[in-house]
Amino acid sequence: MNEKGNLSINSENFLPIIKKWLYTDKDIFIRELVSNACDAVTKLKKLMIMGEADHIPADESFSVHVVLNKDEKIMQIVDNGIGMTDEEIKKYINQIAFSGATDFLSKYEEKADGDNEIIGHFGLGFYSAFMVADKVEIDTLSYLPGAAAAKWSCADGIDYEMADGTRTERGTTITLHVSEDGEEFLDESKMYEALQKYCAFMPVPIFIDVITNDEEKVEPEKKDNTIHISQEEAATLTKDEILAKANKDKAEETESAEGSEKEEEKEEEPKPLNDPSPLWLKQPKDCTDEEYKAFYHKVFFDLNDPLFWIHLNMDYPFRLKGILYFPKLVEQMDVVEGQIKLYSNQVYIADNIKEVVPEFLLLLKGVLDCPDMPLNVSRSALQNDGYVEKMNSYITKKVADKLNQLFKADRTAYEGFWDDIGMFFKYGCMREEKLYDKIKDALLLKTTDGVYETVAEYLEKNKEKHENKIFFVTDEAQQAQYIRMFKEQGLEAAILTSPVDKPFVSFLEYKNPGVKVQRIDADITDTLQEKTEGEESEAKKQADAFANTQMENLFRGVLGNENLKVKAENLKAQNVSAMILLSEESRRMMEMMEAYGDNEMYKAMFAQVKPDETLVLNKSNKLVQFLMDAAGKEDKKEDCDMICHQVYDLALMSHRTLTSEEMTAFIDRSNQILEKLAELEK
Ligand SMILES: Nc1ncnc2c1ncn2[C@@H]1O[C@H](COP(=O)(O)OP(=O)(O)OP(=O)(O)O)[C@@H](O)[C@H]1O
Repeated sequence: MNEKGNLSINSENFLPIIKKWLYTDKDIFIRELVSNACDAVTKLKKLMIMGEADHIPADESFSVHVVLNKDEKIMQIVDNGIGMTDEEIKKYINQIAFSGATDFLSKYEEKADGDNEIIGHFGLGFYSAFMVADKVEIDTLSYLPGAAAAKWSCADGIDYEMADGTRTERGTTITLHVSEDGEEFLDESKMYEALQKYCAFMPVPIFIDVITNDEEKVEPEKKDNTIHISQEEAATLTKDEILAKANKDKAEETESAEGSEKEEEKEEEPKPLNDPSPLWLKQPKDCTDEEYKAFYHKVFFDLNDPLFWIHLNMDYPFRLKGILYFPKLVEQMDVVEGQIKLYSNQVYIADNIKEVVPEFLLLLKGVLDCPDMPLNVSRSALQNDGYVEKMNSYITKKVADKLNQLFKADRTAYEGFWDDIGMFFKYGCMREEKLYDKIKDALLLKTTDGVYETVAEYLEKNKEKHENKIFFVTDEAQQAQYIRMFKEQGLEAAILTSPVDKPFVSFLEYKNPGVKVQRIDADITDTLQEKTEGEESEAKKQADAFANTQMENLFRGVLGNENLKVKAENLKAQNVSAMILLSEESRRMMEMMEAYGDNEMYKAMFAQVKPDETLVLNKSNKLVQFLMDAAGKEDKKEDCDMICHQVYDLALMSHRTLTSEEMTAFIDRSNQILEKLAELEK
């Protein structure tokens, strides 16, 4: 047979366009050609099962070899799968594969102005070989009894030639005469890397064969699963013979290296570089924790164990298999580093498609195998895709189920990883109220007592002291004084310090009507105040009112702030001189102002808003008692002024960070006070 033809492609620029367009993802040709080879094996196995290839022995071993010959600049992808007849080449390569390429071209023309997203995800199939080769040949022998080997070659992606083939074994050899663009892939390491990226879980054992006659050229870091053979052997031996020889070589190597090793170790076979039966394909009940962890370490190069994992295994109404891992967060920065590897029938597709998992789960690491997912589409189309939406809600449901199950089964372990996952679930609940409904009973608050409680538990525990109120802290160091006062009186506050917690506070209120959630310095609870027994006398009330006015005038005058609100109270904690309270509403308003501070419209809107702050002075404290006594006395004025400033700054420090001017004044004043003290000691 000898035939020439023209692929009647409607653009003369076919090759330049393919090369240019796919430039960033050049290594994708490996995925295409190796997955074609694996498909060829899978198809043949199916025929064997169906009894349509009975002449093939049931124990036949199948493999795919990627052969690298740097000297000759040749790369081959060799399989012992179904093969093709010359008619099939005409149909699948000259027509169908070609129409895929034509399709690609028309899409390219439509999208020429920019959507780069589809570059890597458009299955260009067989023709992607031309990204790295000037000339491509197919030498193939169909599995059909009596079939004749057929050969196809094409030097420019447009004109092809067909002739009788030379293959004597069933299967297909794709030979690439590698162009300058593809030379890097003749390197064993580079090829290994590309195969690990795209083919690590393809369903047929994959090997790299490196052909060289020059021993010195063998790369020093040769991989365990690479087979090294000579030009001569490559020309004369079949793939099975090459594998058998590799087995023998390996056995001899082991023997000479380790002396009298056990018999079975001598028979160790070269391992394929891929894992043809990845863990996610097994039934969850058949997988051990060790296997899950080992898989995680291997695939995500993370030395830490994952916190927990979810094995997805769904066949209906859509097919989705995979394992999602919750990693341990070493740094808060890790937050953005989730990684979901997407596969379609074990063929790697991408690992950066954020649309496939719900947004709040982007911290996850995992593998998803979704054979039904439309991958040859742009990302924007993916966002509106019904399948992706279904997948998202399925994953959300599974994650919620797992969370509830862990919460119920082992509360201590669950609390142990709440710090790592809490933030994401809070965020998730705010994004998707359906998720909140599912997991609300498993959401925890970590409190200043170092315990973890659900909202219901917190409210129940504290209902005697402050009914329907949740107190929280946003900065444990800054609010340490309030926390200490709380603790001394047996009160606890939730620790809500992450950025997600700001909106979460309002969300909690919205979801728990009747419950007030307020920062620890928003109000003084009754528990913190010294109560007077029985009815207060009129005289006491008047004395209190006088003390209040007296202190307010004093502080307003000294601090030069006519609007300052001052209140004198009897707090149980005697060592606290003063504190600043900012009502919860006012604080939230201030936060909003801060967040929108750059927006001119908001700036104008908030211009008149002043924080509703109150300086609470503690009448049980000695300094405050001194001030009450000394106020208005001329000879005490200097000391009074200094103490007022200092007391105010101390209260301010527990409330917010001092500005640089405030801090400088505070330090100067502190030094003056110490100097005064030193004077007294003289
Ligand atoms: N190694 C092979 N053995 C047998 N048939 C093959 C081989 N490689 C390619 N083919 C045939 O050529 C066809 C076209 O291959 P091509 O890679 O272009 O498209 P595809 O694999 O069908 O789809 P995709 O565009 O997703 O890759 C295949 O469907 C298959 O029938």
